[in-house]
Amino acid sequence: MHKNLSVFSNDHAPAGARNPVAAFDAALINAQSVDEAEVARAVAAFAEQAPSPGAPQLLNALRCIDLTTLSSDDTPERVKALCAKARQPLSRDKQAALGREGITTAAVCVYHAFIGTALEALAGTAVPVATVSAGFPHGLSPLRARVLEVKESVAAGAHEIDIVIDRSKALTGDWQGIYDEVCLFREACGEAHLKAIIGTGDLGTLTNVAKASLVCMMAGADFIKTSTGKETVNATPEFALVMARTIAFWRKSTGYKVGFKAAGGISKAKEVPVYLAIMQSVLGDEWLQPNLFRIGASRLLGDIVETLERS
Ligand SMILES: O=C[C@H](O)COP(=O)(O)O
Repeated sequence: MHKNLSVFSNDHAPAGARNPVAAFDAALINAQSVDEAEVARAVAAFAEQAPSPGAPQLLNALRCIDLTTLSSDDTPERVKALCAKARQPLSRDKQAALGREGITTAAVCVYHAFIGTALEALAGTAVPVATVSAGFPHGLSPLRARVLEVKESVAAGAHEIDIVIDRSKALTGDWQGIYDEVCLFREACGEAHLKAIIGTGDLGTLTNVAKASLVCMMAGADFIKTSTGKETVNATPEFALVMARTIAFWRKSTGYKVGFKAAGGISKAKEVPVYLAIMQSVLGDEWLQPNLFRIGASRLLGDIVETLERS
C-alpha cells in the first residue's frame, strides 16, 4: 500500500484504481491515421467558439494545474515557495469573494531531488507530489536506469510519476518497444499513478501522436501528457485534440478512463479556454476535473491569479 494513498480519496488524483495493462495490439496501432488538415480546421473552430475566460473557467483551470518547476537551478527554497503557492494560490480575500475557500492547484511537479522537500511543504494538504522520471526529458538513458529511477521516486514518496517515452522508438515505428518500456514503468510505479509523456513536438506527425497515445494507454498509463516543456514545440491545441480523440477511442474500446495533461509553454490565461473546449466537446464534463485533466505549467498560475485578482 502506498504510504500516502489517502490523498487519492479526493478529486486531485486519477479516479479509482490504476488503469490496467492491455495486450499489445499492433493492428490497432497501425490502423491509427490522422487527417492533419481536418484537425487544423477543427481546432480553428474550437478557438473561434471558445469564450474569453471568465472567473469560473479560470478557477477550474487553476485547480487543474500541476504547478511545476523543472530547472537546472532549482533549490529547496524555490520548491518550498512553489508549494506555498500550490497550497494557497489566491489571497484569502479573493477566495472568499469567489466563494472558493481552500482552493489549491492539482499537484506540484518537481525533480526527484526535491520530492522530500515538496512532501514536507505540502504536509496536511491533499496536494499530491508529481515527479518526472525515466530519463526525463529525452528518455535515452539505459532502460535499467530509467526503471530504477521510477522505483526510487516511488520509494521517496512521489504520488505521480511523469515518465517520458523514448521518442526514437516512435520515429522508427517500434511501437512494441514503447509498449514494453511503459509496461516496465507501470510495474515500477506500484500504487503511484503513471503519467506518460509522449513528447508530441518530437513525433513528426499527428498520426504518430495518436499511435504513441494509444500504445501508452495499452501499457496502463493513467494519464497521457503532451510534452516535457523542453521540446521546441510543446503543448498545442492540435496535439490536445488528437490525444483527446484517442482517449475517447480507448474509453469506447475498453471502458478505461485515461486522463490528459497539456504541458509546456502554456503561460497565459487566455490560452486555456480552447483546451477546456476540446476536453468538454470530445470527452465530456468529467474530463474538466483534476482527476482526468491537468495543465503542466510553471508560469500559467501567475497570469491566472493576476487576471482573477484584477476581476
Ligand atoms: O510539465 C510541465 C512543463 O515542464 C512545464 O513547462 P513550462 O515551464 O513551459 O510551463
